[in-house]
Amino acid sequence: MTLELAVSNLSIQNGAYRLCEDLSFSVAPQEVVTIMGPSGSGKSTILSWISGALGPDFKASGTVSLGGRTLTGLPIEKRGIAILFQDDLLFPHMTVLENLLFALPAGERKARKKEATQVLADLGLNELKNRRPKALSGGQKARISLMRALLSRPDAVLLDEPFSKLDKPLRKSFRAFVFETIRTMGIPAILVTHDEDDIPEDGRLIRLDE
Ligand SMILES: Nc1ncnc2c1ncn2[C@@H]1O[C@H](COP(=O)(O)OP(=O)(O)OP(=O)(O)O)[C@@H](O)[C@H]1O
Repeated sequence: MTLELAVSNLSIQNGAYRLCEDLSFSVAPQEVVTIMGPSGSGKSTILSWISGALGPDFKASGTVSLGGRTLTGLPIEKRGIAILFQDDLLFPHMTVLENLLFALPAGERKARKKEATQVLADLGLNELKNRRPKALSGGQKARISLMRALLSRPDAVLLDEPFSKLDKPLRKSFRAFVFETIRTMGIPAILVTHDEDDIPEDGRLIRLDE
């Protein structure tokens, strides 16, 4: 099942400060649309609104739908969207593998353990599987958080600066891995970044002004 993500007429106000006005765009299955803009221009806030996690300090209007199903007003857990925040945290008391398995519905954890282990092997992180998050580098945590979000098999994924903690060579290979995973899963994705190198080839870009 492949679903298009559509945002229409989105306006967000933070007190007297307008973050975006009448923003409309759609993201096709397998597509990664990039949002760029100065710090504080509202990129993370837009992702929060789409996922259903926008706090009460903001006033927002607009519609979001996934595969024609209107999501506006639905709670975060009913939207089928995975969001990876910039400072996403792994559970400190669980090992890396346990963190990955926790993303899965309780009934699927045993059967999909092999898949989670394979994900770690694909990332070249197999030797970390029994470590706790405090024994990982920032870049290792970032990669594991992202794979945890994708393992839950969402219908769409929102990524807030997922590559910012990686050095240049690692960033390049992990970026390619993530884009390939999104293509294979056939889901729409939105990527927030400050780095133009992160924009996928032929990818669409939305630029926010301050
Ligand atoms: N929880 C909150 N309550 C009130 N205001 C907030 C909250 N979170 C962010 N803001 C404000 O909303 C505006 C947009 O913030 P946001 O984090 O969306 O920007 P951004 O474009 O993602 O920035 P950056 O590139 O620095 O991550 C900023 O002015 C910020 O100070």
